[in-house]
Amino acid sequence: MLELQNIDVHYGATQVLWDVSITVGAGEMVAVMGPNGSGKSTILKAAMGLKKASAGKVLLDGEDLRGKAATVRPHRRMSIVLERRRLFPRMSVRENIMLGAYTRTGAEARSSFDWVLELLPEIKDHLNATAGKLSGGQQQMVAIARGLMADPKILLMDEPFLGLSPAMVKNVYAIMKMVNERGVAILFNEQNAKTSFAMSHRGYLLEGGRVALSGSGEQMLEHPEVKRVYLGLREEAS
Ligand SMILES: Nc1ncnc2c1ncn2[C@@H]1O[C@H](COP(=O)(O)OP(=O)(O)OP(=O)(O)O)[C@@H](O)[C@H]1O
Repeated sequence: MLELQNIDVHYGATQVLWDVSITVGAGEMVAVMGPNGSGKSTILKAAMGLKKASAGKVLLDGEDLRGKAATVRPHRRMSIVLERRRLFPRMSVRENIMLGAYTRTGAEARSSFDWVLELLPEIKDHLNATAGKLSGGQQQMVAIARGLMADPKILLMDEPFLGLSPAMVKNVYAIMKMVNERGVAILFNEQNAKTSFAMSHRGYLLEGGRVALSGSGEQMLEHPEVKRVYLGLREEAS
């Protein structure tokens, strides 16, 4: 469904991604894991059109969106939950959520809103609250709700666990799983190898702007390099 093919990305004269290829199939949960500054967020930005790739293709169901504006994506049922939530803090929770529905007609938006509240019933109690007053975890839920209003078939999530308490990480993890089980593909990035790969169908390890490894979530967790460098485990002496 989503295929990044051999993309390069530059910020000014500085290249930060080299020949990156990433695939997300329909209904898949896919993780991009890597250390600080390895280019994880840039991959999601290039997929969403928030940063234009300087080479390669960004294919969504075969259509190359590389040169197209980010605002086109929600019309193709792709949306993004940005890093650090990026809510409008002075607007209400309801208003923030409805911003995600700009591609939909009134009736479609109402039906998405009902769906979102069914998936995330905790939000119901806070609809009229000012978004900036919510906890980090609650804000993440609102940001996910906003992303779901486009009725996406693929949801991109930039560091969904950043800055959350362990209890909220569990909660957001459960929400991602539930959304994915409803048929929405998810591409997310995360620095923790265990969290990333344990919850994903497939994963990619990014190092220095290049894909260093890829495989099923299980294969990634079992890979000696991932174990040694990212999980701090030593191979058993034989
Ligand atoms: N707007 C920008 N202008 C210039 N360089 C940038 C910009 N955004 C990111 N970079 C650089 O691009 C590289 C990749 O950054 P990116 O944010 O994609 O990495 P990341 O793996 O998501 O890191 P983190 O986990 O710290 O968010 C880094 O060297 C970063 O300094």
